Amino acid sequence: MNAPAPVKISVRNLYKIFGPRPEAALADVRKGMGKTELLENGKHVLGLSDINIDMRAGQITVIMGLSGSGKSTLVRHLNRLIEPTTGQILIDGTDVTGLSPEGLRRLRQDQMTMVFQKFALLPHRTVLENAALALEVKGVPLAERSAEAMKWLERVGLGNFADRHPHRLSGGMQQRVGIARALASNAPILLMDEAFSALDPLIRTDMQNLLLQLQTELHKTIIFISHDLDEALKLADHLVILKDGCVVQQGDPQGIVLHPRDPYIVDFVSDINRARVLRVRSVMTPGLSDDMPPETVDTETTLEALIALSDGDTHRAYTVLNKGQPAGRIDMRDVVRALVPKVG
Ligand SMILES: Nc1ncnc2c1ncn2[C@@H]1O[C@H](COP(=O)(O)OP(=O)(O)OP(=O)(O)O)[C@@H](O)[C@H]1O
Repeated sequence: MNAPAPVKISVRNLYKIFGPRPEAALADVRKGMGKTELLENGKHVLGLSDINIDMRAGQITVIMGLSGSGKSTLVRHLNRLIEPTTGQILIDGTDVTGLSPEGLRRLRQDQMTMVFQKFALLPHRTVLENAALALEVKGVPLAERSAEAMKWLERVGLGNFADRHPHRLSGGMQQRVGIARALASNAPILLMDEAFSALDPLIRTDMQNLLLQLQTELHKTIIFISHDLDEALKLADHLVILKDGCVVQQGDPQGIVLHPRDPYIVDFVSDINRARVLRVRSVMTPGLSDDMPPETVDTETTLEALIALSDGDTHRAYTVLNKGQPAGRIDMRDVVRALVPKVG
């Protein structure tokens, strides 16, 4: 097993209560009062309750939940657009809740960048100028920032559109500019707030693939907000599911699909295409024996691809290869079992 990546952002015991007397309401929340009761009792809205999340360097952490579950509130704490009622947000071990105005300015400028749902491009600036914006704010000279922005525009497939204005581009292309702008800033942390939600489904899939492809090279720490489970399962290394301001489950997305811990999550995952989401590594039996099957399959193969490979024959079995080395076996009968959600 590889050692886990270091923690880049650690959210500890974070609470956010909106309303006139949050500290007083906090005592009630700590005693177990939920969102509905708190609102009925005294005009306080429970934004976040006892959030603990480790976001690892180079990984995509997806925060997902229905509208009002607290996703935006959580992400706005990371760059301190919102002050917590109590709790800590450690970035590289430093608590950002204690930063001076100058420290906060540097954090926002050097450590993080944001990709917005509605692109947030400046309409009177060219695509190149938009992509260079973060560097302009940092005071990087024109020639240097233009070259850097151009590099990233080319990387997202927009090298020929640098002189256009944003309104002349499609939504998907505008968001490519948003991504180029974020990458040109060279910040290690990307906050992506429903970044692909405004796009048509096919374009959205393209953008997800682009992000995953970039990520294999760039290894940014990405915090991605989504209300779409398919998107979350596709992108997440670590998935956090919020409900009414609380984390109901977090972990490896495959583990959450296979072992939902709560009726809310069972409901959430009941509609997904399990064969497309689950991979051989999550269903295989690890370990080697003397009678390993001659046919092989990679750990990252989806069950859907394996079913196609097996021609639907439930008697077949495969040796599972992890980076080319035998790591276990998978029997097609286990694949079939994994396709049926476990109840209870
Ligand atoms: N400034 C505020 N004052 C009072 N309540 C707020 C404030 N901001 C957010 N809330 C409440 O906090 C809860 C969490 O809101 P938040 O916007 O974080 O949810 P969300 O999961 O991002 O929803 P959406 O997907 O609709 O953006 C909601 O009940 C919301 O009404």
